[in-house]
Amino acid sequence: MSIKVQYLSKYYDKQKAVDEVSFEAKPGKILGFLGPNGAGKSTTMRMLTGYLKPTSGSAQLCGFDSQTQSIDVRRIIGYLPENTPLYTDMYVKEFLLFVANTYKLQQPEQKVKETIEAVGLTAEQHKKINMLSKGYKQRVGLAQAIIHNPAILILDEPTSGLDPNQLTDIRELIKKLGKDKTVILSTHIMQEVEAVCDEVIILNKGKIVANAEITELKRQHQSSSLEDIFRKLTS
Ligand SMILES: Nc1ncnc2c1ncn2[C@@H]1O[C@H](COP(=O)(O)OP(=O)(O)OP(=O)(O)O)[C@@H](O)[C@H]1O
Repeated sequence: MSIKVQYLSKYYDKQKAVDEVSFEAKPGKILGFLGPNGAGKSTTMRMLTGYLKPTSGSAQLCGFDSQTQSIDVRRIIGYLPENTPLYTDMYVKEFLLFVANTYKLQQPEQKVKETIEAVGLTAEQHKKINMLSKGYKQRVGLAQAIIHNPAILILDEPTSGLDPNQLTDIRELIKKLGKDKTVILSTHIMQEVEAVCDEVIILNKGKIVANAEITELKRQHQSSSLEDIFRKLTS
């Protein structure tokens, strides 16, 4: 298992945002993280990546503990946060070279070139990040998440703000990356889950209310509509 989460909880003041969440994820499978607004998806992802300290519980990524070994964890994961904080005054290539150097990658220029091609940023690569459209900024976010070829990818709403053409391209890229990496992505788009994910976890009010392969989930609920299952479990 490359991700093992045990009884992870997070309180914000008195509010329990994540409530004893436990699950595992393995390479070669894309895990969709679903749930209504405020269900705790981003909070869980931030705890996995070591950016947020859990109130209790633990998360291991490729055997590294997210709290006590956060530097090792950051080396082996790629993370696209919900609102990608980018250095908007930098040029696309300059920013990605900065990221490549932060990871001390060999042949950083070559890695930047390959990543720019992989995420479809070639035409925009000479622009400043703050000049880019929302969808292209999202691609820069994805580029910084994959440039170091991480074993684990954690993507918080990776396709938000993309137009239909970009959606198809980025979903294809995520599927390709998911062939040998462990990928967790959150989304509100059920078509995306059907198109990209192998397994889903549905969170509601901080708790896991479903954790299964999509086909198994549909069988359990005797329904072919993920949307109906989602509504049944979360309303
Ligand atoms: N920094 C914070 N301080 C206080 N409360 C927070 C903070 N971050 C999140 N919360 C609360 O924790 C709960 C879970 O939020 P979270 O962002 O994890 O949900 P989400 O499932 O990602 O939602 P969405 O689908 O809207 O992005 C919400 O009630 C939210 O208001």
